[in-house]
Amino acid sequence: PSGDHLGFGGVCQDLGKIRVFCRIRPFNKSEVARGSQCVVSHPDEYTITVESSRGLKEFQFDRVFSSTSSQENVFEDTSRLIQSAVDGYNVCIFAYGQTGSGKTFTMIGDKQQEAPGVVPRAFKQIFQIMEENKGRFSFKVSAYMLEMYNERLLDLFVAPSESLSKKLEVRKDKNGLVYVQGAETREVTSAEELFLMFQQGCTNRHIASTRMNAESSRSHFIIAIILESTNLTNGTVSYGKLSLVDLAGSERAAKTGATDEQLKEANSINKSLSALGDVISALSNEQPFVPYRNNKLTMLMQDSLGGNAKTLMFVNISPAEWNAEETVASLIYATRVKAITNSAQKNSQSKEIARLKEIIIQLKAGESVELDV
Ligand SMILES: Nc1ncnc2c1ncn2[C@@H]1O[C@H](COP(=O)(O)OP(=O)(O)OP(=O)(O)O)[C@@H](O)[C@H]1O
Repeated sequence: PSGDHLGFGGVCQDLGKIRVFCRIRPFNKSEVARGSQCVVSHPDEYTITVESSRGLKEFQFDRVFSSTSSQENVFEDTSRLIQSAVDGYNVCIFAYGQTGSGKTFTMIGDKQQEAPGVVPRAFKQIFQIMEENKGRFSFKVSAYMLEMYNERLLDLFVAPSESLSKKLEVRKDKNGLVYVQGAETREVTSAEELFLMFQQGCTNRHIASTRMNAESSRSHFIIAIILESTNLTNGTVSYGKLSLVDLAGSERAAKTGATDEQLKEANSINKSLSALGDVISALSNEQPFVPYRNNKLTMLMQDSLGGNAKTLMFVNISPAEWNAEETVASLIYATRVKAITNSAQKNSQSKEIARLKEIIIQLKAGESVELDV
C-alpha cells in the first residue's frame, strides 16, 4: 500500500533477476560422528567454497546464511517481499535442495514451532501490514494449499479421499499469472486463522521417514495467498499473490534406503525436479523455447520463473563431506537460477478501468448499460 517502490530492496525490481539465498544447515548427530566438511570456507555473507570430486569450487549468491544463522536472520532479508505481495505483486519464495538439507525447516520451521520459518512469519507480517494501513486501504485475503504427489495435484484444504476425486487444472490468466482451477480457496481474516488452516492442511501432506530424514516430504508443497487491497481514496484495486513453495528433496535411492512405494515417490520427485532443471537451463541460456508444459510442477511455477513475479529461491545445503556431490550439484543448479530474468509488474487497476471492463462485459452480453455522464 505504501507504493511499489517498496519492492525488493531494488535488486529484483531494477534488474529483474531471481534472487538466490544459500543456507547451510548445521551438522546433524550422525554427521558429527563422520567428521569432515565439504564447505571449505564461507568468508563473507555472499561467498561459499565447497570441495567435491569436481575440485574446489567457489559460488556467489545474494546471501549465504551459515549453519548458525537464526530463523529471524533469514526472515529479515525475506520480509520485504511480503510487502511487495501486499503492494500488488506476484511473489514466489521457494526452497530447493537435497533431501534432509533444511528446506522444510527454512520454509515452515520445526514441528513444535519454537523456531518458525518463512511461512508462519509471512502470515503474521501480512496482517501486520494490513493493520498499519487499515485507515487508507481495505483488504481481502484468501488462500489455497496444494501438494504435488506422484505427478498428481492434491488439494490440502479438503480430506484426502475428497481430494483424490477432484480435478485440479493449472491455468494462466491474461496477465500470465498462474492459478489452479478447482482448488478450494478460503477467505481468512487473521494470521491466527490462516495458521490454523495451514496446520490442518499440513496434516494431509505426504511425509515419510527415510534414512536421510526422519520426516521427509514426499511431495512438493505450495500455499498461495491472494491479497486484494482497495485504496479507499481513489478506488484503485491491487491484486498480489504470495506463493510459498517447499519442494520435495532431490535424492538418490541408494542413499535414502527407499523401497517400493518410496521408490515410486522418489522417481516422481526426481522427474519433476529434472523438468524444473530443464526449464531453468532453457531460461538461463535464453533459449527461445522453454519446456514449461512438460510437468505440472513447471506449469505451476511458470509465472515465478521467467515470468511476472518477484522470486526468491533458497538453496539449502548440507555441510557434510558425504553429501559433497549433492551440495555442489545444488549450488550449480542455483547459480543457473540466479541468471534468470523475471519481469514483475504490479497487478492493479483504477476504479475507472474496472468500471469500463464491467461495461464491456455487460455490452457483450447484450445488456443495457446506464452511464453516469
Ligand atoms: N538451520 C537448521 N537449524 C536447525 N535444524 C535444522 C536446520 N536445518 C535443518 N534442520 C533439521 O534437519 C532435519 C532435516 O531438515 P528438513 O526436514 O527441513 O529437510 P528437508 O530439506 O525439508 O528434507 P526433505 O526433502 O527430505 O523433506 C530436521 O530435523 C530439521 O529440523
